[in-house]
Amino acid sequence: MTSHQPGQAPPLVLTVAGSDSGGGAGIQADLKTMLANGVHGMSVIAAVTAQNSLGVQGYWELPPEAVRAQLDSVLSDIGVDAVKTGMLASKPLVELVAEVLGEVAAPVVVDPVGVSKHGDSLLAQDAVEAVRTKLLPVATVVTPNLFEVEQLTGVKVVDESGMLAAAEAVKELGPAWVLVKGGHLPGEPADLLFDGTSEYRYTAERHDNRHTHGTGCTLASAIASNLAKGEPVPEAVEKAKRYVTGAIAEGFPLGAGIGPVDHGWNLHRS
Ligand SMILES: Nc1ncnc2c1ncn2[C@@H]1O[C@H](COP(=O)(O)OP(=O)(O)O)[C@@H](O)[C@H]1O
Ligand SMILES: Cc1ncc(COP(=O)(O)OP(=O)(O)O)c(N)n1
Repeated sequence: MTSHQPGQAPPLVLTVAGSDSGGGAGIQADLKTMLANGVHGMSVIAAVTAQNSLGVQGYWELPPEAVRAQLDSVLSDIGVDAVKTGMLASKPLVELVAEVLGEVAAPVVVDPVGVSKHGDSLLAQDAVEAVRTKLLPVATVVTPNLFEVEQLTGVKVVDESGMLAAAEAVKELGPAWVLVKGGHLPGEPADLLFDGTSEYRYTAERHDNRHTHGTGCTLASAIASNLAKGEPVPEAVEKAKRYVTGAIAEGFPLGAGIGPVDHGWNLHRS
């Protein structure tokens, strides 16, 4: 877990995402994941959701100047070793974040958040095109689930055999690597990583735990943390998959609906 010497700064990871008041997804999941993966987490808040285990009751995006100011504060003084993006809510915010990250040398992990587990939209309809044409081209790794693959490319995946065609369609949009997440298919939760040439498949035990709120944010933040430590993309994904699988196994009830994964599961063990 330790990735730095005492008194020295750990690797620096920035999340640009939305706040989840219930603490299971979004910025809160990202920062907990970063702590559990041995990096210093920083946050640029793009939107604030009123959210709990039952769903999203409302959201409010920040003005672009507030998001730009947060980005400038972090980038001009502290710097980043990796960036993760999550809920960006609106077309102006997607365009702004893509423009700024296009100038950043560090790897960028894009979780193209479209809807929450409960089916609540977290991205304006007119922002999807900006994700496709502006944000994906600056991504080192993009991590769509199967609904997001369909939203971005029109490709519908009904079983594992369709995942490569889905990854190829997303790759056409310009990211260096695509990780198609198969967690919503029945059976083993298999994910496919693709860079246009090589394919890597990651499988894990399925945990029939209903407390899976925040899985996508957690996986993407763990990948960003591993990239910040200097791991190559396939190893960064492999370690992140192991981390999210452990977190899902220990997801816990909270409120009356879907509880969060346990971001600190690996810390309780050590
Ligand atoms: N029940 C489960 N047991 C184990 N792993 C899972 C389960 N559900 C999803 N996963 C894995 O969790 C990660 C996040 O995927 P997913 O839940 O599909 O993302 P999202 O939150 O974006 O919908 C993926 O690696 C996926 O394979
Ligand atoms: C503020 C915020 N950001 C992202 C999400 C979606 O996160 P995800 O990890 O895909 O988790 P589920 O919503 O699928 O449980 C969110 N809900 N809120």
